[in-house]
Amino acid sequence: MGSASEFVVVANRLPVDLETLPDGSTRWKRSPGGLVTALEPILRGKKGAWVGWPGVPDTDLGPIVEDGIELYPVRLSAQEVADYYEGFSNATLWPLYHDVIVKPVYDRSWWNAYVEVNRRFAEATSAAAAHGATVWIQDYQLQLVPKMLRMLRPDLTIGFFLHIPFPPVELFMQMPWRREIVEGLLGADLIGFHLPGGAQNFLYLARRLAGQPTSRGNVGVRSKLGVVQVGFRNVRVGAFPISIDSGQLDELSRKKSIRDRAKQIRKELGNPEKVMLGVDRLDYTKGIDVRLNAIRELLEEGRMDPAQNIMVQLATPSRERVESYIQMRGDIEQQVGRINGEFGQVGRPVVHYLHRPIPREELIAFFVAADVMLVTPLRDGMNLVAKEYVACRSDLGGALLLSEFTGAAAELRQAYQANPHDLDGVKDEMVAALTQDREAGRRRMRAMRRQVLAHDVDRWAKSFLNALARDSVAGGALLGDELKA
Ligand SMILES: Nc1ncnc2c1ncn2[C@@H]1O[C@H](COP(=O)(O)OP(=O)(O)O)[C@@H](O)[C@H]1O
Ligand SMILES: O=P(O)(O)OC[C@H]1O[C@H](O[C@H]2O[C@H](CO)[C@@H](O)[C@H](O)[C@H]2O)[C@H](O)[C@@H](O)[C@@H]1O
Repeated sequence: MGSASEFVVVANRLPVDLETLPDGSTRWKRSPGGLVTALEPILRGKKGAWVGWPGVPDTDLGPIVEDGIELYPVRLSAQEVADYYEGFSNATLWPLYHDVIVKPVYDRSWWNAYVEVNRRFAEATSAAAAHGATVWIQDYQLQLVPKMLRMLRPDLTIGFFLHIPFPPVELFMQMPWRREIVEGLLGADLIGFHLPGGAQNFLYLARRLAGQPTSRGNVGVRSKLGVVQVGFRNVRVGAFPISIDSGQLDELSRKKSIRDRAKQIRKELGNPEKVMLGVDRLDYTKGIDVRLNAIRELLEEGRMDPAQNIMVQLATPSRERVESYIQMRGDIEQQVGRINGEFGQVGRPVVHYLHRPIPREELIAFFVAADVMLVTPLRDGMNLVAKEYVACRSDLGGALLLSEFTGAAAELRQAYQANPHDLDGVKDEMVAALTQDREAGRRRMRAMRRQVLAHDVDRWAKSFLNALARDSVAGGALLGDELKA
């Protein structure tokens, strides 16, 4: 293990989760979600350190090296997992930042745990970072860390990136601890969002909240487009749409073994005319119910032939002890059962549903096998699955049905875009994608691939880190630059 690191990523989760096997032994497995998908290749390339939680409570681990990355595990007790992770992060912040699709719960004891755990992350990061190091803090679980870390270590350069949408002021104002969160974020030198809209929402809030007098006196915040002045410091705010390792996926998807597996998958599904695919964490924001409702209504209306149109839903288990997730899982599984009960045949279900993570190469084979990729979130910061599908279609085949309410919709303009709240609209776009003209489909896919292959995760990280390294940026220069490129 080396000494303190020059570059440190801080995220709620480490890129790997510690898994306990039935015989009591343990092993590391890849953590779920797009944050890890995006950041893992960056860290491996930069030989930095990663501070995070190993995914299981009450685990004491010293620093370890895994796959070339130095990992600094942060211990969380079972109570902290319940209050900070399942409670404040995923039953308060997550629904509030995703358009209150379910009602956020505001609970002071959860907030207290959030403050305490953020402090522990700040201390662990302070111990891992070399003098003058660059620290990149990730996501909504750690919004207080920038300010806490700055107080511990004024020598550091601190970046923060939010992977989920930042809500409009009308929603954010519900938060009882709204000022503390805004001030926490303003401890960073650069705050990044996926889209200009999120950056603008934050700038508006910073003006409205952080400039007001606090119990400790006025913090002296002034903001102009793209820059917030906090005392003598400039905090820059910008849009940096995240992406994937497009080149690697493109390459893997061309492998003979994967193309053969894709053909075999279609055969195992009974060689239907069309295969539709959904790939998500099992989360209510992902709109899995929207696509299932659309399919059921199209079947009922006779606009979709159940013998020739098959759907596969691959759903990674997620946040399984949070009430809204438990309820949603029941609803989705009921919907799947209802469609198969009404329209399936023995040995020929219409919807194939797997509730488990799928190995990477198998997932790529599914992308290659699918005629229509169904991405229908009610709200999603980016949605990397949409970009992964495009990166895997070097054959220019396939079609992408994409919710307008994803960050990815700003870049993938040639997808079949739909408003997930307008079920008739979703059904029409689904039919259009299923029946698209081959040449028109290839043109759409070619244009989307140009975007995804040019704007990969490496470019995302470089654009953020280069901006972070720059001393000052003219006001407004960061808002939406990446989207214009
Ligand atoms: N069932 C699954 N098996 C394996 N990987 C999955 C599965 N579902 C989603 N993933 C992966 O998890 C990541 C999800 O990222 P993203 O779409 O941005 O959403 P989120 O981070 O909210 O889960 C992608 O890299 C995707 O390939
Ligand atoms: O750690 P979990 O609670 O299991 O959740 C997994 C991750 O989900 C979220 O991902 C987001 O980041 C993606 C990459 O930027 C983005 O494409 C997607 O729209 C977001 O939902 C969450 O933000 C991460 O912190 C979690 O690790």
